[in-house]
Amino acid sequence: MSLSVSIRHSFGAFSIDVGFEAPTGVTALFGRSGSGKTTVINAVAGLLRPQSGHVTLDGRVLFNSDTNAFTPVHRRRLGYVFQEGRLFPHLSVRQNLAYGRWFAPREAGSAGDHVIEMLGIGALLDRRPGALSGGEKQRVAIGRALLARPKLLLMDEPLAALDEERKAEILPYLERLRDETDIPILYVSHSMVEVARLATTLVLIEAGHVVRAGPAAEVLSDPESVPTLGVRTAGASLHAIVAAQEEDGLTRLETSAGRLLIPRVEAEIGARLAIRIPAQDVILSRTRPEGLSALNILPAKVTAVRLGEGPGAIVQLKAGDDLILARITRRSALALELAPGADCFAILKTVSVAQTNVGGAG
Ligand SMILES: Nc1ncnc2c1ncn2[C@@H]1O[C@H](COP(=O)(O)OP(=O)(O)OP(=O)(O)O)[C@@H](O)[C@H]1O
Repeated sequence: MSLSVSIRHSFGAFSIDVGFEAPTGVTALFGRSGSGKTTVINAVAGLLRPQSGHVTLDGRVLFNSDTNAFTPVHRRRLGYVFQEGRLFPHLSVRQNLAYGRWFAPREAGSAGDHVIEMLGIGALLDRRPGALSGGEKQRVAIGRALLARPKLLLMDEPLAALDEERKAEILPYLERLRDETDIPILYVSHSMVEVARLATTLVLIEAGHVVRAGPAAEVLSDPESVPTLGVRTAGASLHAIVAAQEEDGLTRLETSAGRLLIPRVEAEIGARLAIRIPAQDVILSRTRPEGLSALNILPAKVTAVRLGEGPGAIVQLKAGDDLILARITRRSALALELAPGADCFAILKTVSVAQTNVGGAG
């Protein structure tokens, strides 16, 4: 299953011209406020008819300006999850879910039990939305969308209204949704933590144009993506395997570049993880540093250097089999003679788990 989008549209001074492919998995649309993300979602949903282009889902033409084809919203078979759940307050969770099922085609059969189990909402069925936490409401809203058996799920900032604790509670359910269904998910978010954790494909949008699109790991480790991602949020990930739970509360990981120690992660020995390394939390040294408090030092080789307009520089490094980014000053990049091919050591100040169960193992 996949979604293909190519649209052009103008609203007065703002014009959008974007094209991308969203395969099965989570395709995150990431860009500044006003860059056009919601406009894309609206065009896919059928809430906006673009002036030209096409939208094709799984070979089915939803919109094509050349042939004047335009499938109305209610016939597109899409699930939509908004920032706030928009559940019916006077109906129980069970009745809200039944409302979703009402839109499913008759031949769809019942997927209800699986959806309820996957989202962990079985114990909530008799409650009304008023008696649910924000995270529980969003899980029910996702369940309601799924029960209509959509061909595509549109999620526009679905976690933005939740506090950090609720976000952390709901992310594993979104990961299950990504891993256990073959419905493509188009996901709009401002949060790099969410994007790093959920996205399999990443589309970076700036002022109505796609500046970079492709597999999330590739886009996140590309120095050219940094201006759009923002220097504070840019960062790549490393693949790791849980090697041991240490007695002092740390978890030991093995990566293809070497060992890492991180605050305890509740995961089995042998579980596969992706570890997020923010670019601004990487320090580079040409020699192996000694007497440092930092626990995580990996040997790496410079693969690219991007000198920005200001005093900063972004260095892309190959650490084992993965690419990571470091944000340092232009002055240090020149002083250390960091050029492609140079060997160095990456000192990682912070390391956090971005994805669990990477590659289906664990
Ligand atoms: N119906 C409309 N009429 C006129 N201008 C519009 C309309 N819809 C969107 N725009 C303009 O198009 C631009 C892109 O808006 P859009 O909502 O797609 O951005 P966004 O990336 O989703 O932003 P945010 O992250 O703030 O939601 C904005 O400048 C907005 O004002």
